[in-house]
Amino acid sequence: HSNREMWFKHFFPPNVCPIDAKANTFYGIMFDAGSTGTRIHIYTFVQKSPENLPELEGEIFESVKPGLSAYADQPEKGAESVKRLLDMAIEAVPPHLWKKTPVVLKATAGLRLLSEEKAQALLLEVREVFEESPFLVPEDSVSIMDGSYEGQLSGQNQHTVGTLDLGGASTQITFLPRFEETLKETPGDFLTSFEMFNSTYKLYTHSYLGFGLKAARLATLGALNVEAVDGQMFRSSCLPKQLEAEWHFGGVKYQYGGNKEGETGFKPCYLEVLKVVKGKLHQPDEIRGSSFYAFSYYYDRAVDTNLIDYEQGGVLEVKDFERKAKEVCDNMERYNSASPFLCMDLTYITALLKEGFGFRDNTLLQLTKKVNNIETSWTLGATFHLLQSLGITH
Ligand SMILES: O=c1ccn([C@@H]2O[C@H](COP(=O)(O)OP(=O)(O)O)[C@@H](O)[C@H]2O)c(=O)[nH]1
Ligand SMILES: [Ca+2]
Repeated sequence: HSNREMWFKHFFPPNVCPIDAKANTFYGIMFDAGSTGTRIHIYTFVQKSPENLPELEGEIFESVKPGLSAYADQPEKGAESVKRLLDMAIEAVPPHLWKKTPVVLKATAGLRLLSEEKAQALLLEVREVFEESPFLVPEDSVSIMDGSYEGQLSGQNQHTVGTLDLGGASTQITFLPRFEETLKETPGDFLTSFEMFNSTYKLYTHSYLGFGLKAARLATLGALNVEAVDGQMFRSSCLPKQLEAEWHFGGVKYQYGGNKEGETGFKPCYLEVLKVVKGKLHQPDEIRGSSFYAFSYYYDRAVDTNLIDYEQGGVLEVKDFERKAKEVCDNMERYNSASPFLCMDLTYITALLKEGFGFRDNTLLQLTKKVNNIETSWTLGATFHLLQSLGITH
């Protein structure tokens, strides 16, 4: 719009301005098909002028459980769960914008753990749901994402340089390196370049498949990538002594239990968990003392153990997770009203932070669910990118 067309803008509040309300509002629908659930993000962007970047105006968010991978043998049922969420977008997006609103689903780690054939069958059914909807279905609208896109960066305060995300099947670390040294000693595929304000930046971002919280449970039990699971009993010192139970993950049934006769508690548990993480992750020196945002299961387990408030989030030190892990693991019988995996989860988080990434005991973690009232997720960056690549925004 030329300035001549826009002169009247100043007489209207932004949400009533006819230009703002129509021509400059865009929607984008992004599905996050994670290993434990499927989520829809319906974003609204407003572009105030062609030379400015579009601004995020709002988000509608909804989620369902379980994730698509639980429908490995019933792909139509999986697609149905997506359709129910997509119906929300039909309500939310004004009909005249349906055709201009792209819908995309990106599956994360959970689907990468299924067989190619089962994963593709699921994606095909979802693609059909999209085709039957009134929305814009770009090429490649349904896919399994390369792990590095799940990284996300936040710059709320100057000393917080990166983010940590702990999913069910995979875990991500992302930060903007400050030292040349870090770039030199980092494997090439951990770095991605991006352009902003005519400069090129290098971002450190990596997704470790198999290091999500639920995959780590299986690894600790010795059940990850084991051929015959049928009838086998997996035991751990991280579980209540008398426990014997079943667990379904990625379409497989596992039997697991506590060390009936042997040891239990934080010490033996930490040694077990250590085998899963020690020496397996790249440890960039410069992050040891930096503070990080931490999302997903870091947040959930901190809430479960009253380390932070569910609504408020909070700031923790790495050693707070360790203290809580000791408290829970050394009093397992007292905590058994919650998940039987609480001790293992907290111990894994502690080991992952200290021995995996190499953080110090006093490294600060900012636990957050929302930044500026928007659910923090890789989906926002991905939607932004999508709208730009389709030429819907400038
Ligand atoms: O929008 C989201 C997406 C994920 N999660 C959390 O992320 C964890 C599960 O990760 P996910 O199912 O995405 O597993 P992945 O596929 O990333 O391994 C759980 O703690 C969820 O509560 C969340 O809080 N909000
Ligand atoms: Ca995730």
